[in-house]
Amino acid sequence: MNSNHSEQQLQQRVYADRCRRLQAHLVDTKALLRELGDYSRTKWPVHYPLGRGGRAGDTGAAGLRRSSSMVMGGSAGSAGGEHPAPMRRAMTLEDAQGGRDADDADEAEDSAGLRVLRLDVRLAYHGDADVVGSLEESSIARLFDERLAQSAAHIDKLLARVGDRSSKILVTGDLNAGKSTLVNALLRQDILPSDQQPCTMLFCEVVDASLNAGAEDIHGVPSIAAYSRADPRTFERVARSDLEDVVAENGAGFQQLKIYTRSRGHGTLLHNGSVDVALIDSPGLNRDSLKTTQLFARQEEIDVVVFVVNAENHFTLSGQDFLASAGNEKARIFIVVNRFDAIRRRDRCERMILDQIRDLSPLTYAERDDLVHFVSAHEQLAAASEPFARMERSLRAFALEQRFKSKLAPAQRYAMNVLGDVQYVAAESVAAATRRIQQINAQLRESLPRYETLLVERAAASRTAEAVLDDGCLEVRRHTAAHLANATLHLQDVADKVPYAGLLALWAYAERVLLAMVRHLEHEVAECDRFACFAIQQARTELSALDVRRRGIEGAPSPHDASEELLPPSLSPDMSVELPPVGTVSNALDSAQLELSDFVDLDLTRSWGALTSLTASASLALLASKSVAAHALALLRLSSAMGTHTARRVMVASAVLIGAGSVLYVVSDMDATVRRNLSARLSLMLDDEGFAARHAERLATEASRAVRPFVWHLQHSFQRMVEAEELRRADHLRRRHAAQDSQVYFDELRIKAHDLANAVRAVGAADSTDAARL
Ligand SMILES: Nc1nc2c(ncn2[C@@H]2O[C@H](COP(=O)(O)OP(=O)(O)OP(=O)(O)O)[C@@H](O)[C@H]2O)c(=O)[nH]1
Repeated sequence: MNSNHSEQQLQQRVYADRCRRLQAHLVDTKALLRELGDYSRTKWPVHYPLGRGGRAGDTGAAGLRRSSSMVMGGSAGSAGGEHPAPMRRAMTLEDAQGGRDADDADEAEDSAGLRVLRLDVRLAYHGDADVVGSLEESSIARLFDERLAQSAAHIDKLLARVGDRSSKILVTGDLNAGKSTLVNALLRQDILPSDQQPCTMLFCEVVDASLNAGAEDIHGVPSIAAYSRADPRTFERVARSDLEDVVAENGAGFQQLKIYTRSRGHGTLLHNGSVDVALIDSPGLNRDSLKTTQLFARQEEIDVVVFVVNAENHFTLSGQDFLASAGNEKARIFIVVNRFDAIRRRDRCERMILDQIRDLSPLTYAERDDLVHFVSAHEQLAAASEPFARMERSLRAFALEQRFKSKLAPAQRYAMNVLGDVQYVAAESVAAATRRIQQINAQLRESLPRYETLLVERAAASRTAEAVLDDGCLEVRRHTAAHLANATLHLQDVADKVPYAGLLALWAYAERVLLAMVRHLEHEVAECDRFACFAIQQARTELSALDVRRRGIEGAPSPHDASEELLPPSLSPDMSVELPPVGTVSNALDSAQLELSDFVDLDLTRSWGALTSLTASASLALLASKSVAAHALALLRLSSAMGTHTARRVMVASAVLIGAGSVLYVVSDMDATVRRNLSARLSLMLDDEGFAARHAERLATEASRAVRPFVWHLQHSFQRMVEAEELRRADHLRRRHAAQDSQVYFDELRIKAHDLANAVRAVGAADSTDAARL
């Protein structure tokens, strides 16, 4: 007895230690899922293996088939025992048939598809993997993120369950199988009503009165979720005398009865000294669908299912259904075949029922000596029987000593599954990141020559364009300067072509000469403008050719591309060049007026002045004239040789002759004088005002103004191409950096998940190890 007690204590400590370790690992697993979700959401979307669906060990189509069938058959939360689902059941049966425990099953499933974090993409799935694969990566990442959150929430539930020190035993089975009688027998008291007709209408949870401060009491609970023993508003007290009616009628519509009772006798299941046990009697199956649904809904908080079979009926259809679905959650079911006292051919009955169990719950069948019992609860109430005592011991062992299997294993299995999935998606994400890095490297390598060519082309085109502009402007400047300088120099040629109509029309003649020269200069300026237009046109054509060449460079935006800057109409090379009006060709010409000096030479002017001032003395006038000074001197010398009187007469005659000749000469040469003087004067004026240089400057500036936008456009377009390429390269580099980060992150995550999975697995290690550690 003592050794039994100390062994039980040791097992309790082992169990407590396992609970603690598993709780810590569950917390770590949850943190890992959160971290993965955060990373996937904010940094790099996790790579969900849609294309193949299988684990790393799977190959091609087989992996896809397996994954697809899982996707089609199971719901998102079905794996890992979260909710019952066909796929999960299939796996459980498979595990059981192989006689393996949960850990072995996990090992065997390492090559299967995702188990817990599988996405339900049925809406998008039409039997074609490509359709699934075409789902946007971000949508998948979002779905996956939701799946991670669901999984974390489920871990919270598991944590609560593992941390719950109580053990809940649900007693269920067909109508009238003797469930209530069995619970009474286990409690050693006739507390629950039993009847030949179906009488249990609601769940009756029987717990030790120590959980109600030692007071025996019955609470009718309208809402299980809201129930609190300490809050009278959440329940209705039921008198013991009314219990039978309430259980049979449930007129108040309670969801549950909570029955606090003091144990009668020693060593009852409820009062075992270590764990709080709750025995839950339930309405018989197939009473109505609502009750059945409630039953299923409650499975998650149930640690042990005791299924009561009426030995006279064997398994009914609803019993079979229940067992099949309960097997999803509880791999092993504790089966009590009751009313065995009423059976005549017991061995045959036993064989037939065991055969049914083998098909319905292979794991239970495998441990049938401990899990399947043929008893008579009715007889037990009257007097203790050995089969019942054996059943009770087994149940206690199952509920208390093997709590790991009933309570911790599902949590452990879930954690193993989810960590396996994390390793899988992490490995897939590492592979995807590696592929992405290689892809980006290839893109960078591939685009480098294009980028370098672009830089060279840009520099060359810019140089050429500047040269075209400079050369064009220089040519315009040079041509204009030379052309107008020449025109200025040869103004007299223009004047010479103006017909002379005689002395009487001399003034009008001079006016026409002046006008002709002005018109000529205007014409020459216009000529220079035309040349400038031609030079501009030529430069534009050359620049347009450079732009055409630019568009031909690989990677240049197409003309329809939004990023390609359209050539404004003003920059069309086909547009005729128009320079702004010249305005004033020359200020000097505009203000030019005929002057007296235009009609006479400067030298004659002086003679003419002398002649008019000295009317009495032609010789003096002649003497005063510089041009005839030499003649005057000669005459003086001659006069000294001749007599004074003779000389004076000769001199006067000479003076008259010279004066008359001079006047004649001046008059007859007046048109030439006008042409000469006028052209010379204009030429001088034009030189003074920098006529040629000013127009050369004007036209060079106009040419620059007309051509420069083409150069800018070309340079700007090149710059945009270079910038676009640089942006592409920078983007590649940024994405490569992110991929490298994620490669490292997911690899570390994989290792972390692997280590954690090993630690979770170690929680299920042999008891001897635990015992040695403790
Ligand atoms: N012969 C025999 N009769 C039993 C045994 N156990 C229960 N009964 C009888 O079977 C009838 C039904 O028993 P209950 O305990 O009410 O059965 P139940 O499964 O709780 O019934 P519901 O909750 O109404 O579905 C009662 O008349 C019991 O006396 C048994 O071991 N042998």
